[in-house]
Amino acid sequence: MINKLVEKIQKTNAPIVVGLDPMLNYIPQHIQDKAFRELGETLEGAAEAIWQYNKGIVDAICDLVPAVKPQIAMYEQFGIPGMMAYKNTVDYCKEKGLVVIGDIKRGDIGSTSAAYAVGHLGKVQVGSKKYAGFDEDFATVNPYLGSDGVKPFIDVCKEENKGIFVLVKTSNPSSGEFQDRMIDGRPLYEWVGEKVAQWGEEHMGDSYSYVGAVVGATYPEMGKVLRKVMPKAYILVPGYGAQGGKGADLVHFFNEDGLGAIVNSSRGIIAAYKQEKYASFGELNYADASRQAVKDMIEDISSALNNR
Ligand SMILES: O=c1ccn([C@@H]2O[C@H](COP(=O)(O)O)[C@@H](O)[C@H]2O)c(=O)[nH]1
Repeated sequence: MINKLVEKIQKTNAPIVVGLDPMLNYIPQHIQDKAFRELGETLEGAAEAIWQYNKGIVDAICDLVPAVKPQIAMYEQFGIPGMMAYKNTVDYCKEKGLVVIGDIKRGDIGSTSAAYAVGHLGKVQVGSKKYAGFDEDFATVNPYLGSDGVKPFIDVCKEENKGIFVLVKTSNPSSGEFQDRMIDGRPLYEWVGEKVAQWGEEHMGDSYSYVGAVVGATYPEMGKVLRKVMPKAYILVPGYGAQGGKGADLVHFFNEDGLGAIVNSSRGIIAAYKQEKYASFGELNYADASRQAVKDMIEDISSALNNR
């Protein structure tokens, strides 16, 4: 799957992933009204609204980008109907040829991680048959329980040709509270990055590993260091747009070959029509606003990379 991701990035010339993080208050009124008319102001109605909203966005951007990253929390808040909307979204994006990164941030003791890995990336044995669960292409993994929490994911990836992005340095303001703590002269995130590089060397695609890393766009200096620590790891970079990251901050997340990083924007794309810059599209044309926001993001990152 890492090979497919790299190929799609090269083909689209867009190291960009659109985050599908729907919140009801981003969803245009006409979509909410229709869903609530059909299913009532219920969890089912809300889930239908987020699914229709996602579909509009995916149709509008699927030829421009290689990948999407649905954030499972946004769906989970609507209970079982929300999880159905998550699964519909994953399947629809795959049908459209997009690589799907499930932002699930799982990681537990080994046996529990194994179940998460099977549920999201693998197949579960039921009697004589095997069934895929959510079946994303990649998942995000929290490594802070240690190797035995990560290894089951790697094993499933190897078997199923999938991949993971391991949280190394997250984009949020308080990520330094623990992740930047110095241990034997080096910050904890560097130790984790080194471990990701080690796991990666043992689990390679053609040019990059299927064990990638998450490093926030909001910490460009750390991104520069971590790029060197993990030369073969693809870096998933959240924090662009709504969290303040800009193209110019991101050049050092990429390798000299122009590859090695994929930048996420969620709210900045899916709720673009709410920004003054794209307001002229109007609520009805929310998906066209998202398409324009993707084009602007591609331009911002390409020009930063061309000028480095
Ligand atoms: O360090 C991290 C890890 C994950 N995320 C996730 O990415 C998106 C960002 O959304 P924006 O609207 O573009 O800010 C969201 O799903 C986060 O959970 C992150 O931001 N930082």
